[in-house]
Amino acid sequence: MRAAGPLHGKVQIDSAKNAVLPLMAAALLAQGPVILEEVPDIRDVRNMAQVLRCYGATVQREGRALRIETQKPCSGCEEVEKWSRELRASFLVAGPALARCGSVRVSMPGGCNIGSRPVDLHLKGLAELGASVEQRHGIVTLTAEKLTGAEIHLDYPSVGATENILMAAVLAQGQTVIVNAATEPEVEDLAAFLRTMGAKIDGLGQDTLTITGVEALNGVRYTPIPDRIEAGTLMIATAVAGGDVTLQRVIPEHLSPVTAKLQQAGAQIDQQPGSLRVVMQGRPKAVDIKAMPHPGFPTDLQALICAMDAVAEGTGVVTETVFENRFTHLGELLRMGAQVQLEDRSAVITGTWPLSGTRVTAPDLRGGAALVLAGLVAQGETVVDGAELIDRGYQGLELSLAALGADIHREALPQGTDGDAGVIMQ
Ligand SMILES: CC(=O)N[C@H]1[C@@H](OP(=O)(O)OP(=O)(O)OC[C@H]2O[C@@H](n3ccc(=O)[nH]c3=O)[C@H](O)[C@@H]2O)O[C@H](CO)[C@@H](O)[C@@H]1O
Ligand SMILES: C=C(OP(=O)(O)O)C(=O)O
Repeated sequence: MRAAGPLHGKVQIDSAKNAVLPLMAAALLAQGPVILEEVPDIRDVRNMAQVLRCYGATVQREGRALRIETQKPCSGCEEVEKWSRELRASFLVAGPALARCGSVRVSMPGGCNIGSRPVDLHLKGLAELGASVEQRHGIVTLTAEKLTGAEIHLDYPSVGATENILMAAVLAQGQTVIVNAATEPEVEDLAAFLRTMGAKIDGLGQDTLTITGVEALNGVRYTPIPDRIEAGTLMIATAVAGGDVTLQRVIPEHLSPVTAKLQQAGAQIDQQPGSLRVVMQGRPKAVDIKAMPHPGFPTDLQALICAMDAVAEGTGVVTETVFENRFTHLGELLRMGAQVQLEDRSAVITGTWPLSGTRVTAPDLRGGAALVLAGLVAQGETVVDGAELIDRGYQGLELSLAALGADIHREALPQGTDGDAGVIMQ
């Protein structure tokens, strides 16, 4: 990539991948059709649609909306393993399909390779609601004649475990209390969505959720929250490349940890209801961050901050506390000339200007996006291979950046080729 100078313009942010995917799973609970608005056409949504089809749902795209209907839910199909390997959120069908069918077969999930990512907290919570659990050959079978409310203490505020237990509890008999629940905005959005379907949930956005089971839930039309990680990525891109970028359809409060760090880095940030403007002149100053559960700095933006610190003035310390193996992007940044030392769960990064463009490989979704950001200001051409991993979570990241003035395009694959797509910046 040849540095193309500052970014300028406006971008409309999509609905959040990590809100849409649990909402798709929750649609299995509804007696009628569910319509989700402003859903990005990303790989994870397509793969999740395939997973839902294995449980008897029909899933259709209608423009920017997704229509899901499950008249006759079923407990899983042969193909589920293949689709589940593609994404973590596939495991979120466990709670709702169990609640609706009384038994479910789910495959151990895939998703970003950023740690061991067990599902013990999901299974422990579902067992406490009365499910019997059997795990064999990568398939988990859950059975419960009836689910009964319980008080569940999570050892860790896991996003996915909170979501799975919540989706089972809404149809369980009696009251469920989830203590030490995750408080991420996407969990709150799921609870809000379930409420519009007729669920009884108290404590939205708090670390104790109280659920009173109901007999049945309705279909609804719903617009998921905007994607704070897509917005954060473009905010950090502006801090890296400089410029003046306005993000529309955002919830600025969801971005406050990012805003605070980018202000430290030298960006001027103007928040309006529903929009956010980032103005940046010159090179960013390095910042320290510690990725942790909400309301801490989001782990999904940790790699992007590594890219910013790699080109910043000074030295920043980036600490990851959520996933034990979420630093594989550092090896690729090193190939571009970054100065990085990894000490246990912290990366000490001293800014280098300019980085040097070369061929690198996206190690995972956000790690891939981080390499794109580094490529925006690296000298010469940067090619990011494995861009299909970036497509899991962004609908055309390169198109958004190109619209803002970056010199970036997607390498066309030879016809009929089914391999890695590269994103080229020159
Ligand atoms: C589809 C989706 O929404 N993905 C998000 C979700 O992932 P995900 O739901 O997988 O994240 P969790 O909050 O569950 O995981 C956090 C930590 O808890 C551990 N853990 C989790 C469950 C369990 O049963 N046992 C266990 O030990 C994990 O290994 C990890 O170290 O939240 C993460 C943390 O904000 C984000 O990075 C992901 O983008
Ligand atoms: C880690 C992520 O996704 P997943 O949990 O689906 O792997 C992510 O969105 O950054």
